[in-house]
Formats: sequence, C-alpha cells, structure tokens
Amino acid sequence: MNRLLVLARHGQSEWNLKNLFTGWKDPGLTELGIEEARNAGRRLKEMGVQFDIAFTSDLSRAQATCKLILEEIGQPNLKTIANQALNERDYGDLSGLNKDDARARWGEEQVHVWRRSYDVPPPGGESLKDTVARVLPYYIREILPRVMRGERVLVAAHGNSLRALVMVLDGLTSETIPSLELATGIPLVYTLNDDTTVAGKKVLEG
Ligand SMILES: O=C(O)[C@H](O)COP(=O)(O)O
Repeated sequence: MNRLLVLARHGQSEWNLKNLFTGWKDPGLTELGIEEARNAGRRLKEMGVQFDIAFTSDLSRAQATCKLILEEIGQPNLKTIANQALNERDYGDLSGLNKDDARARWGEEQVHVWRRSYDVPPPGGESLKDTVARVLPYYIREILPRVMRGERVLVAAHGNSLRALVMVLDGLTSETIPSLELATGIPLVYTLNDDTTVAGKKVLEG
C-alpha cells in the first residue's frame, strides 16, 4: 500500500520578495506566489494525486498555498487542519529586517549560521533544533498515524518548518542540514514504508 505524504513550502510571500526575514510575521502571497501554489497543484493533478487530509500552519501564506493546491486538484473543500506547530521558525529580533542589511551588519557567515545551522538560534528566535522540537512531535502524533493508515496527506508549511521534517525523513545530520534549501511552491512527494521510513521521494520541479 502506498503511504503518500506531500510537503509543500508556501509560494513566494510579500516579504520573500522584499528579502525580509519573516518567521512568525504574517505577510500574504505575491502574485508570483499565488501562481507558484497553483502550479504545484497542477503538477500534483498531472500525477493523479488526491488527498484525504491536509495540514498547514497558523500563518496565512501557508494556508493560502494549501487552499490553492487543493483547488487545482479539485478538492477545494478537503478538511484542513491548521496548527502553530507547523509555523515557520521564529526569526526573533531579525524578523522584518532586510537579509542583505543583516549580512552587512553581522557578516555573511553569521547570517548563514542563523539561517541554516542546526543549533544556533537567531537573536530572540528559534534554532532549527528548536523548530524540530515542535514540528517532529506534531508530525509523529498527528500526521504520521494517518499516513500509516493509508490516508494521503498534504502538508503546506514553510521553508524551515519543512526543513525540520525533511531532516528526519531524509536522515540528514547537523552537518548536512545546512546545505538543504527548499524552494517556494515545489512539492516533495514522499511514499513511506511499513516501518515509516522513506520508500521514495520525488521533487516536483517547475
Ligand atoms: O522566514 C523567512 O524569512 C523565510 O520564510 C525563510 O527564510 P530563510 O530562507 O532565510 O530561512
């Protein structure tokens, strides 16, 4: 039995376009972000994918992406569960700052460490380790049981809350996770084995 889990980072947001750290702030999608979300839905529809349940975060850019994907595959009314556990990593004091200004102020390397390391948090914010500590329990408690029962699940969330989950699914380490980037609006289509490990993964590029 195929156990289907699809992860999708939200489409481009207004603050992605402005190159601002976003975290728990709540900007909407840009026109491009809306089109990215619709394209993700179209590619899933071409694969014949249908879902039994969807999960998203408490932030509107992920919720809008989830809704647009479901509209494109013809499931506009699918039950969708929103939970703060799937929110983007909190960027704390960096939220709202321009990323290039931050690089100029603190240096390229320090900003890269804040953005991509496993256990170094931005000032006043969450490290990826902190994000794993809320995403993984939620995945194990609420999402994985459904996948293992054969429910086809969509998770529409954020770059770092999904990096937290992909780290576990793909068996990445604190040494390898810094190189993982997730593009906006590109679905990751996983199938899981009986023992919850990954049987297959497909990245639905544009
Ligand atoms: O929260 C944000 O700023 C973005 O969604 C993710 O930012 P990052 O790619 O710099 O971690």
